[in-house]
Amino acid sequence: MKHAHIAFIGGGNMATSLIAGLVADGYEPQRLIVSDPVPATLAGLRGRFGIRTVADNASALREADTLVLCVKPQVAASVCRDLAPAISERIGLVISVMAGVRETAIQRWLGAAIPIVRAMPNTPAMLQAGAIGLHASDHVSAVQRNEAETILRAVGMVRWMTDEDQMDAVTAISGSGPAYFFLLMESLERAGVALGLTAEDARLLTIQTALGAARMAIEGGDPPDVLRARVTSPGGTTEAALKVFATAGFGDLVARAATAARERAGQLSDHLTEQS
Ligand SMILES: NC(=O)C1=CN([C@@H]2O[C@H](COP(=O)(O)OP(=O)(O)OC[C@H]3O[C@@H](n4cnc5c(N)ncnc54)[C@H](OP(=O)(O)O)[C@@H]3O)[C@@H](O)[C@H]2O)C=CC1
Ligand SMILES: O=C(O)[C@@H]1CCC=N1
Repeated sequence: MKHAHIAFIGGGNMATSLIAGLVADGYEPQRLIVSDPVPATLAGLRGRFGIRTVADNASALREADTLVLCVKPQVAASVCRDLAPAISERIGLVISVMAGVRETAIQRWLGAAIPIVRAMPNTPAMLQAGAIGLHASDHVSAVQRNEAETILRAVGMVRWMTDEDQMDAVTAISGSGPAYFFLLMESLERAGVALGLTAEDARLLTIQTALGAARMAIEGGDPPDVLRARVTSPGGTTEAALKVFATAGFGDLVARAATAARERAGQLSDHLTEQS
């Protein structure tokens, strides 16, 4: 299949993750173009992936069929409004990875009745191990949904959401989720050092354990609670540790953290919706 010409607006963490995944999946680098105001960012992307780069956003659109918005939500309105005059019929699809920015707001700022798909990937997309939530606005055709899905599938597993509000929950669970697992790794690593391991041993044992646990959960077919029970010998060491987690309200803490992330996505969305 011939790949689309894709223009990325904003060349930061998320654009880099997506580009890394797409290039690893066989996308021709010459079909990918990035615009970003920072010359060093563009030079880094050119050097690493051999893609094309430009300093101004409108120029990135010249040959593109698909536009991927990868800027921070806070600059979404001004970036889209500046892009509006450069939007032509050639652009068949806009994909936005911006947290908490609603499809109606993007439509309004771009000033064009253009099909929009919201995607919420996460940084493991860099290794083609991303988890991605997708939502399509009403006038996105099956062909355009397929196109968005093909691009995002190149960097991970995709799940379609039926309701745009669910994208805030996706953001809270898998968009921000890698940070939660990294936090647990950092804490476990520190605990290992406090218990007498070398820093290197604590880190390697922790990371390999995270990988092994994730692989068991994905490849084994048993749900996490069954896998956890299998590690937990009655009266044993795991049970002693899990009791501490339970007493401290670990489950509630995780639920509160995820709710805070979802509420922040909602706040961003309310705030941005007010910008005409
Ligand atoms: N990081 C993550 O894990 C995830 C992020 N997202 C979403 O992806 C989007 C990007 O996040 P992330 O990549 O982390 O952020 P970054 O800050 O790493 O990337 C944004 C990039 O856009 C550049 N930029 C700023 N202003 C403009 C402009 N006017 N035109 C073009 N480029 C501009 C920034 O430059 P400068 O640094 O100079 O400001 C920066 O290089 C956000 O909306 C976020 O919600 C979604 C899923 C996961
Ligand atoms: O922290 C953020 O706002 C972005 C969205 C999901 C992950 N990073």
